[in-house]
Amino acid sequence: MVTIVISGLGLIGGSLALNIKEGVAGAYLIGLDKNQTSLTYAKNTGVIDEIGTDLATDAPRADVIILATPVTAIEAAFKILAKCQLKSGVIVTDTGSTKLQVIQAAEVLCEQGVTVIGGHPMAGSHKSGVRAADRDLFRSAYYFLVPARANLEVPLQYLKKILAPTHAKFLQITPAEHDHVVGVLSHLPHMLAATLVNETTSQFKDSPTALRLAAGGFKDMTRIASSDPEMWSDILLTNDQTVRDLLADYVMRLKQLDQAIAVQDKAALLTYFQAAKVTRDSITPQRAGAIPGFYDLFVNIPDRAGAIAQVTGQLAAGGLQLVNLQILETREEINGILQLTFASEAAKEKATIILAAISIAEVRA
Ligand SMILES: NC(=O)c1ccc[n+]([C@@H]2O[C@H](COP(=O)([O-])OP(=O)(O)OC[C@H]3O[C@@H](n4cnc5c(N)ncnc54)[C@H](O)[C@@H]3O)[C@@H](O)[C@H]2O)c1
Ligand SMILES: O=C(O)C(=O)C[C@]1(C(=O)O)C=C[C@@H](O)C=C1
Repeated sequence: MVTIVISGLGLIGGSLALNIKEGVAGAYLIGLDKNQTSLTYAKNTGVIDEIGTDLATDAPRADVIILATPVTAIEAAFKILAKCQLKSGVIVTDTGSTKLQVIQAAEVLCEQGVTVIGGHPMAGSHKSGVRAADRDLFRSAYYFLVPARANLEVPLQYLKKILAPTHAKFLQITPAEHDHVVGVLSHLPHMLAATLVNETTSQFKDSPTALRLAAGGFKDMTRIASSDPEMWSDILLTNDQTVRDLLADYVMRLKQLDQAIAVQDKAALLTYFQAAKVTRDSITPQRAGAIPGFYDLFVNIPDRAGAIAQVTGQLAAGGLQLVNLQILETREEINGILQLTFASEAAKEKATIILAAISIAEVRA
């Protein structure tokens, strides 16, 4: 039996628990969370085997400890663990979105000879809590592993075995490299999404319903503004220098854009948008960050009852299986956009033909 304590049974802790429970033989999961309702739900739905008491009480029973709370609580947990009589050979890992400060905070444990391997799955959602947990969340996504000390090859391999049911792709990285990469690819986009939403609130302060007019552009750019405020405050404050540098760089770029518009420099604007298009096109049709190699088909879906059922019914009748289905945009009385994801190019092509036969057309590749 391998006893695993998971502290923080939210989206990430819950999704990890689902994978480990199903995929690791002999895993016994003890769940901890400050939210009692989440714990009860996790126990009742079989996500965990036992509701724990608290970290100080349960950590000494663990072979592996996974800290999946917001970053500040992860740092506080290291202090609690440092006072515990942990099993020899225990592995402590976390899922926090920043790593430099987290690994520094783990020093108190490392000094006692405890094995700490930071972790960060590069997949998630704007949704929070155990009810949003998803066993496929990490499939094919990158999963950063950040050993706090050199020569941790054996525990590293063991941790990968425990996390293997996620089907994530493990990538070892230093804390500094990690915080820079995710600063660019995750933290900056979240700051921009929140700023964009706040800008609209201010622009529309006298006509709040105007926001309803938003189409795909605004919605695509701002989904992540619905993420948990506490989690994101922690992330930015524990990667402060990097995100401030990125913001300064970004402001400089916006000023260049402003200048090109001010002097009616169309050539500069074309170059600007063309450079962005080439780079962005190079990461489609893959779902960025997760499930590379899947094939998306975007179709217009008429605004009438049963239209989506008709699409899925025809695809099933044609022997096609969907990996994912998502409504990207729905507008009253006109077409909406449906994203259909297939596992192969051949399946996508067959679906295009099947749907064309019922007058449902592809809108973008
Ligand atoms: N959401 C994402 O997209 C994502 C992706 C990768 C990593 N992460 C990181 O993983 C961690 C968890 O994120 P999440 O999305 O699962 O958040 P979440 O809000 O869904 O879950 C966090 C859970 O921790 C619990 N919690 C908070 N403080 C606690 C404490 N002191 N003791 C015990 N439980 C406590 C909360 O009640 C909640 O159930 C964060 O550090 C986050 O930065 C998030
Ligand atoms: O897909 C989302 O909603 C996310 O925000 C996931 C996301 C990101 O891509 O920025 C958020 C935080 C993480 O640490 C890793 C992934």
